[in-house]
Amino acid sequence: MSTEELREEQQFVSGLYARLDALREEAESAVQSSLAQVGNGLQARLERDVMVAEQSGVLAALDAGENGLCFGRLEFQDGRDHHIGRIGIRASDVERTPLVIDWRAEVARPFYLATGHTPMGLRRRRHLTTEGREVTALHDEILDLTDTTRTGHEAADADEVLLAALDSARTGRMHDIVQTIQAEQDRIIRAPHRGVLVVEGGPGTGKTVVALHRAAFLLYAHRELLAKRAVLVVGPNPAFLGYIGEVLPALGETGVLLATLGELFPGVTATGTDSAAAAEVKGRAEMADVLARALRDRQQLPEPGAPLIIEHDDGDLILDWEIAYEARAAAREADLPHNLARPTFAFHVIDALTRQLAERIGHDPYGGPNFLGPDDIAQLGKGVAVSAEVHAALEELWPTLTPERFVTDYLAEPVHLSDEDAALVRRAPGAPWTSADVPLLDEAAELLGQDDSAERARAEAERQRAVAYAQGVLDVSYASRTYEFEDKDDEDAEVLLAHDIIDAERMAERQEEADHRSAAERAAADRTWAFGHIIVDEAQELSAMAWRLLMRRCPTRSMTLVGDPAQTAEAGGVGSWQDILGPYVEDRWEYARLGVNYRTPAEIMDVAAEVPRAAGVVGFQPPSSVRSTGVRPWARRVDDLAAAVADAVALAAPDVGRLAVIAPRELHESLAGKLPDVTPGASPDLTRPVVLIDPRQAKGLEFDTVLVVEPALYGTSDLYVALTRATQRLGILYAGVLPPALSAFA
Ligand SMILES: Nc1ncnc2c1ncn2[C@@H]1O[C@H](COP(=O)(O)OP(=O)(O)OP(=O)(O)O)[C@@H](O)[C@H]1O
Repeated sequence: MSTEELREEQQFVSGLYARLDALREEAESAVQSSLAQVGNGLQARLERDVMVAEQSGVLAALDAGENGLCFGRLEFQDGRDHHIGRIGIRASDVERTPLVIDWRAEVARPFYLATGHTPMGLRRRRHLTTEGREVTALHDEILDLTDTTRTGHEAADADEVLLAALDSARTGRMHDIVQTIQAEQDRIIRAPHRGVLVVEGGPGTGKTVVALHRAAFLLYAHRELLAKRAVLVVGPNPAFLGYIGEVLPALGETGVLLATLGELFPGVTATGTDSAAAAEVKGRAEMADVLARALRDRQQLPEPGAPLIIEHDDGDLILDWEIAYEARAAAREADLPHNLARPTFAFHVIDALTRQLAERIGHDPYGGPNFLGPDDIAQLGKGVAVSAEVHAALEELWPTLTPERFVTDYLAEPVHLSDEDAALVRRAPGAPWTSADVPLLDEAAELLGQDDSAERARAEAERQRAVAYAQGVLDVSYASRTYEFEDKDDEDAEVLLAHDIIDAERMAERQEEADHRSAAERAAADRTWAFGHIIVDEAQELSAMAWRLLMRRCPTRSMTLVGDPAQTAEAGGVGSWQDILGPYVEDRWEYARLGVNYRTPAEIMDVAAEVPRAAGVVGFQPPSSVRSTGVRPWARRVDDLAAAVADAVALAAPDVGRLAVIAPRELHESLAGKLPDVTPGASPDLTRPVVLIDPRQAKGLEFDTVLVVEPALYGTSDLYVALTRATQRLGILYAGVLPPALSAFA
């Protein structure tokens, strides 16, 4: 092994870290001095906020570069030589020479794609392994087969770096894979397709991690747009979001909102749970129509012959079926959401009641024309319009509704459903919201509409004011430019003025951004926010109603959907991708498949694959495991389940890494009593050495060792999920029977 090569790389990497430190210091002091700037004027605040926001972003990216700053090197046949890293860094020289290239840059692609067969111009590819700031190993691959020079670091097995990553102990948090992205994954991460991309693959094929890297890539390639519009990542449960939460920050990416479906209606926290059958009914596509019909039911008429009698200072008003019918027809004709159509309804009713009053008061008993002139009638109309009694009547016939109130009322009395379905979803007012309610609330919000015209007018006036001010700032900056620049008369002057690079609108926008929260925070609080890109993990689980919600959040339909139909647990999950996507994008979506399992060793995958196979899951194709450990899974029948689990945990609990006991919820209490330090519940702490979770919570997660308890109590997909969570060892403990698919163990 050539220590000289290692020494040289160490020298280079040390220099790189020195540059990183210097850049960090610069950014930090820029933030500090901007924050320290005083001055209350709008201009001072504007400049300070823009500066702080920019430098804070730079700082976050630089911080993210600390771990594994540089992990690769590409030597091209034409003599080009680039180091590849987590972020791009330039030297401080005048040319600002690139020292290390961001892994997402086009020039870095051969690092992931080149093979001996297609070297993409490469002579040699080097993997640098680092611990902290120290280079500990090099692995070289010679891609130009005619090249006979050797470094002494040529790997006997080119997959050594990958296998080392896969074998490493788990921490309870997902890590990025920039150092070992595989070619099939790279193609998905950088797919040029801007619309809907569906990524399918079995357990452990990297769907989640690839989707997150795609988000990072898109944020890099389309930063202008995406950083402003934010990226939404939807995951199945809070534990999963906690598990993946560090991947994007580790890649220097902010501007991403991680949420479960239950969190996507601002102001509502879904803490309740539905039965599987109730969730299935709530998720059906027909619920959109059912809610629309239920809302029309709320637009009522008095019974014919039984008008509403409204007390009024100038005499009782009679609001009968005809008046209400005409008003309702006019309001419905406007084809506006319910709350926005209400003024039309109110206008027609008030108009009719005013005419009624005028006819009565100004009536000429001798048959002559009405005594009242237009001014008198207008005066009467005003009286009617401000009458609290009239408003109460309008509210009775065409109530102003919030989504919460409408859905609460609906679920208390579910109409337009079969008796059986209605019984499933019926719920007393005041019961907590569930995840399956969130798409109903969103649908209701669409049907109801929100009268935000006053709010919008205010916002527009504010924007105009900010644009005008920003223009003023730019004019001042232009007028005060130094003569030196003017004298130069050099169109390509190196130093640009604010005027050259920013216009007033953009500057005002920036101020708006800096003044308020980050795009992700604003998006989280805004139901009508249009995200720049949406990533959906475990996409196979979402109901038709959930898809309606997500599509509303992404009018551009720029989405990455990852899932595995064989892992579908929810009865409401939609069958085929075409069924899901057809209504929104017809057939304009792309499909990619990942076929290699990077998590589960072959020994475990063989056992797990029997489960969908035995259940006859249509189209089931197990992924092929990239490694085998030689350790066979085991199963044991025991009498005292809790004691046996505790013993097995004590025996298997690793010094490093994580162990999960996956057990049906009803067994948690008895098991937790014997497992010290576990925190079961809705949000288990996955960074503990031992974790107790139920099969649903296990979705998307992984552990070094997994103990599956009482597998006969699981449904097919839950069992398949549970059995495919281990990266090293799998044990099964049961007191009852084994499910038929695992009968080989009996
Ligand atoms: N190229 C890679 N290099 C290193 N590790 C990888 C690579 N690809 C995937 N992995 C690892 O494999 C494991 C499984 O990945 P991931 O969780 O994304 O799979 P998945 O397809 O979403 O699985 P599931 O459907 O079972 O939830 C993770 O630990 C991930 O980091």
